Amino acid sequence: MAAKSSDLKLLGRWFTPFVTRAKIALNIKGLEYENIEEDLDSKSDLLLRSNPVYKKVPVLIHGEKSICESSIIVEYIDEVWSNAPSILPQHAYDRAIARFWVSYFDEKLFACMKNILAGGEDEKQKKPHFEQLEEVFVRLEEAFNQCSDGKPFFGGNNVGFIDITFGSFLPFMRVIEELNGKKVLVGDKFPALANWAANFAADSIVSKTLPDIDKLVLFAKALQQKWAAAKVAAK
Ligand SMILES: N[C@@H](CCC(=O)N[C@@H](CS)C(=O)NCC(=O)O)C(=O)O
Repeated sequence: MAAKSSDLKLLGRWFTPFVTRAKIALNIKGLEYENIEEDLDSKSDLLLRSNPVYKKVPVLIHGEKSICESSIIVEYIDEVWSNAPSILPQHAYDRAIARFWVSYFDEKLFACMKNILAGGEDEKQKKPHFEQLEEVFVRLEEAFNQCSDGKPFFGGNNVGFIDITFGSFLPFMRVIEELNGKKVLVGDKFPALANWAANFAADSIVSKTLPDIDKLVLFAKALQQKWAAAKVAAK
C-alpha cells in the first residue's frame, strides 16, 4: 500500500530512542511522513487526543487512526506495508524470539541506561547499574550469535526488529560512554555486539536517522542538571 506524506504523521521528539525506532521503520519502508516535534513539557492537544492513556511519544497517525507504543508502531508499519524489506522475521518462532528481546530491551536495558544517567557524577550509585549493563551485553552477545547466523544483523542480512529496537538505544550508549569517560560496548569483551553496532550505525538508512551524538550529549547534561535540581528541591 502506498502512503502519501499527508496520510502519515509521526508525533515525536528528536532525542528519544522510542521515536527513532518508528523513524527507522518508516525509512526502511521508504514511506514519506510528516514529522511533528512535540514539546513534552507542554503537550499538544493532538498528542493528548492521540495517546490519551500514556500521553507519550511516539504516536503514528495513519489517516484518522492513531497507533501508540514504539514496538507496536514498528510492527504495524511492517504489517501494513508488507513489501520487502521485511522488518519482522518470516517464521512465527523467530518473531516470538524477536518480541522477547524487544521486551527485554524495554525492561532491562532502558532501566540500566536511565539509572546510569540519573547517577550523574555519583560513581557509587552508578556502579551496580554498569554491572547490570555488562550482564545485559553478555546475554545480547549470546543472542546475537544465535539470531544472526553469521550475518551482520540480528535480522540476518538486513536491519530487522531486534536491530531497530536495540540500535535506537546506541546513541544514548555513546552518550553514557562520553559522559563517563569509558567505553562500555567494547570489542574485546563483546566482539559480536561491537561489530554489530558498527554495522548498524553504518547502515545507509540508519545513519541518516540516528540523532547527532554531540547534540545528545548536551541534552543529556541538561537533563542530569534538571534531575539533580529536582532531587535537591525534594529534600
Ligand atoms: N513504552 C513507550 C515509551 C515511550 C516514552 O517513554 N516516551 C517518552 C519520551 S522518551 C515520553 O513521551 N515522555 C513524556 C512523558 O512521560 O510525559 C514506547 O515504547 O513508545
